[in-house]
Amino acid sequence: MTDRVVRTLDRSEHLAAYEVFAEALHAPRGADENRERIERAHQVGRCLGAFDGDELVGTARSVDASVAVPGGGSVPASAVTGVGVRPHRTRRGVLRELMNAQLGAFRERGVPLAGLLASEGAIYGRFGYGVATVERSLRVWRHGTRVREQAPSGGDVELLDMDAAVRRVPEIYRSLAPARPGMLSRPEQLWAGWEGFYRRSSGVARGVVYHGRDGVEGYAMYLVERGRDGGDGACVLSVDDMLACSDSAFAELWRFLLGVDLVDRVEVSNRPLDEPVDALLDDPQACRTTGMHDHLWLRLVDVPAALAARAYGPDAAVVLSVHDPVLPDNSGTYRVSAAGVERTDLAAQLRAEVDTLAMLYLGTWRPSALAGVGRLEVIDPAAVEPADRLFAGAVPPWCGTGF
Ligand SMILES: CC(=O)SCCNC(=O)CCNC(=O)[C@H](O)C(C)(C)COP(=O)(O)OP(=O)(O)OC[C@H]1O[C@@H](n2cnc3c(N)ncnc32)[C@H](O)[C@@H]1OP(=O)(O)O
Repeated sequence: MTDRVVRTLDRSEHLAAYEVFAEALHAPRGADENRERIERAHQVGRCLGAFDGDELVGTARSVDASVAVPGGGSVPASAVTGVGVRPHRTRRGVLRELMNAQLGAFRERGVPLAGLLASEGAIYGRFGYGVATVERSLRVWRHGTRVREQAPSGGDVELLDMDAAVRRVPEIYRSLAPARPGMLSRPEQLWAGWEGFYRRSSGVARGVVYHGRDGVEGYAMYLVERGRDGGDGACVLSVDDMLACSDSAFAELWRFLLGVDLVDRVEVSNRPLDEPVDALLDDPQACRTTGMHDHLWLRLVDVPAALAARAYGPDAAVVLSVHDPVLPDNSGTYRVSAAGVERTDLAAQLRAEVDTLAMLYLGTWRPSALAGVGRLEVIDPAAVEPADRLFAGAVPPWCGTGF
């Protein structure tokens, strides 16, 4: 037993929470000079603090958002961020208390899903989070390659400075109707964090917007810096946020990125696994995958509601037993089919911990693959192939939002 208390912080305590988070991440504290933006990034009523006596020792916050799921729907989801415990107060259960309180609050508010980006992969599985999207980082050496002539062309690009990007990009993102499973809505608090990321960067950030036949069809945010990583002195154009909603937008944004003078290479992070950048170029070898990373981790807070919110492949049904040690109401047996999801007394064919269910949820991982590594327990082998068909999505899930 400890005499620690976890409670919701009020607005006047948000800067102190930010300081704890910055300290935990070894980032400069600097709350004062960024006060206005930090305040905008915190949603009132969604920031938790853990106190040891009077000392704020840990924090976790969230933002009300939604996630696109297979079938075209979108499900309310709490975007969890700002998780940190002061370095001299770690490994004594502070995070566990914060996570338990936060998940309890999500449950009370009836939020079916929670999502986060994990700083380290070994932390969040125990709280029921699983890797729900895997994304690709890539590098294109600019000299000696270009977008193939046969790729779609036309339209025009418009350049934005940072102030214009702050005014325009949020509305563009909203209007392009994020629909790929895993894509997150971006409430104003996430845009405040997005702005902070670019304003704090050492390079100059700019946006490029693509105007096609039907209006705005895509954008990219980019920074140009010399020797950003690795110290090889190369001039690097890096893209951390890009959305292309048509073939022309994809080709023309890349034509622009590869055409920026003085740049040696273009580095792009967190892209969909099936985005055909290599095939777009006249030299596919100019494009190298530099990483495939977990990005969005999901947590099914309300298992039946979350399962019922997505669509499933046709002509298959499985009986799945779920175990949730943190939110035990979720534990039970569910019959899942394209017709719907219901609790059942039928004998389970497959058994999953709730973090494994999160890995299956958007379709990133096949049930057979997770069974093969011992994450999904197979009671009836005949259920594996139908489960693969049930959970598969039409395209690889992708989030693409940093938060
Ligand atoms: C969504 C985001 O915001 S991601 C950013 C997360 N924050 C950071 O990475 C900042 C630096 N790290 C920290 O602030 C802290 O070390 C935290 C938040 C990761 C962990 O906080 P703590 O209070 O030390 O965790 P706590 O003591 O409650 O540990 C709970 C469990 O997680 C485990 N755990 C905690 N940190 C880690 C870690 N980094 N790696 C692996 N396991 C961990 C503990 O061993 C414990 O395991 P148990 O289930 O076997 O008991």
